[in-house]
Amino acid sequence: MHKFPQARALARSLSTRSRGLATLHNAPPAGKSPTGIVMLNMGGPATVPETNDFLRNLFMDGDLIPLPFQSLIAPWIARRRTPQIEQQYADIGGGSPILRYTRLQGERMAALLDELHPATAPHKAYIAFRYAKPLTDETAAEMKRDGVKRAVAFTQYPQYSCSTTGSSLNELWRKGRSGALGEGVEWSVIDRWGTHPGFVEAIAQNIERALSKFDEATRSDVVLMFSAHSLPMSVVNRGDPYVLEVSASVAAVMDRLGHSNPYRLVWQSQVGPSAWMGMKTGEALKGLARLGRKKAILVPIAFTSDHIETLYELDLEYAKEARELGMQVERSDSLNDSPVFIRALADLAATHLKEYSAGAIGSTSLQMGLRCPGCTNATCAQQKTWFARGGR
Ligand SMILES: C=CC1=C(C)c2cc3[nH]c(cc4nc(cc5[nH]c(cc1n2)c(C)c5CCC(=O)O)C(CCC(=O)O)=C4C)c(C)c3C=C
Ligand code: FES
Ligand SMILES: [Fe+2]
Repeated sequence: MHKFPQARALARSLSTRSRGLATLHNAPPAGKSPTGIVMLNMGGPATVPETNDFLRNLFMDGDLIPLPFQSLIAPWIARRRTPQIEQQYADIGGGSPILRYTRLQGERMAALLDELHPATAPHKAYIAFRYAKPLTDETAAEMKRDGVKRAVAFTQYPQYSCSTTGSSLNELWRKGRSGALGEGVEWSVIDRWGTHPGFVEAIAQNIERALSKFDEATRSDVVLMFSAHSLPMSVVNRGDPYVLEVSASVAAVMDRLGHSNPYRLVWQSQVGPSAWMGMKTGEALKGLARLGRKKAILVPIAFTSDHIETLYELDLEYAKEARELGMQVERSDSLNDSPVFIRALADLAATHLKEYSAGAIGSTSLQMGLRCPGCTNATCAQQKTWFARGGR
């Protein structure tokens, strides 16, 4: 069993140093309102009948899919797509597990955080999904009721894309500036963490578990196929950082594994007729079979819990097709309830809170301050300015 000593050491030093900080920075009194750790993600339909609402919210999001006459066209596209996607959710057990896993991750992270960084305790995890319940409005009302005055927007996408984390931050900015989140809340942002040692360790351990299913004599021939949700080339070509950041995650995981196997990064879930980032995961598997490379592991690298892309696309479609081609294909587990991963979330939040309290970092990262060179979306500019001022 591998540990991630760097993160451990950091966490230990945080818990001791933060006690010092608490005295320096006025430890807040008992009974105070919680520090809100707001977990941002897209969400998914928890039950099959919620699929249409989820798709309508998704196609209504101009930061993800800009459409002419969006409010008219989006419900129509969503309705047309609903039966097929409903069937996929039915096939994976009747809904998306993302809410269940995010709740579990959030609760365990908040408990660890109380130990790692008592100066900002108590911590409470809130969930703000972009396209499914709990939506940002509901979360905002809950935070207001709890009297939250200090909040961290913590993206649950490891790698930054303006179509994912950017869209969630734009939504949070709209609610924040309208006062829906309460007055005088001090905000900061954890915007990306795709090379955090704990995240890398959790992915590496899951790969090692999948590798152990292969015959030991030929194990080093198994091809690791890292698979991430693709992006339209229009998004890549305006300078979106996602492709670079997913690549950095893959490089970090391969370093941690000591380059024990050959690997590729491939892209899945392309939708519609426009050009998307490739090579496509399904085609890559067929290509491996053609080249006589018959053993592979599919590794989800850009999402932290199971969803239709792992449970349906990877497990039911691609892995099945590959087996028909005579391949042995396994999938490494999603992070889901991995304790190593949950500790990494707590470490990320503790480090952020500590460095922010000490004035060592601002409310957003330097990287978040830079808009895509091709960005023409005015909301991105306003959102970045608002968060850079701590949500004021
Ligand atoms: C990091 C992950 C994701 C990126 C980047 C991303 C970009 C992106 N997606 C679409 C269009 C759709 N995505 C859909 C579903 C979906 N997307 C992600 C993740 C990322 N998307 C997930 C995890 C899911 C599925 C949720 C689940 O529970 O499984 C859909 C809906 C499904 C469908 O109709 O096929 C669409 C549409 C675009 C256009 C885009 C970048 C601009
Ligand atoms: S699209 Fe990337 S900053 Fe606006
Ligand atoms: Fe998507």
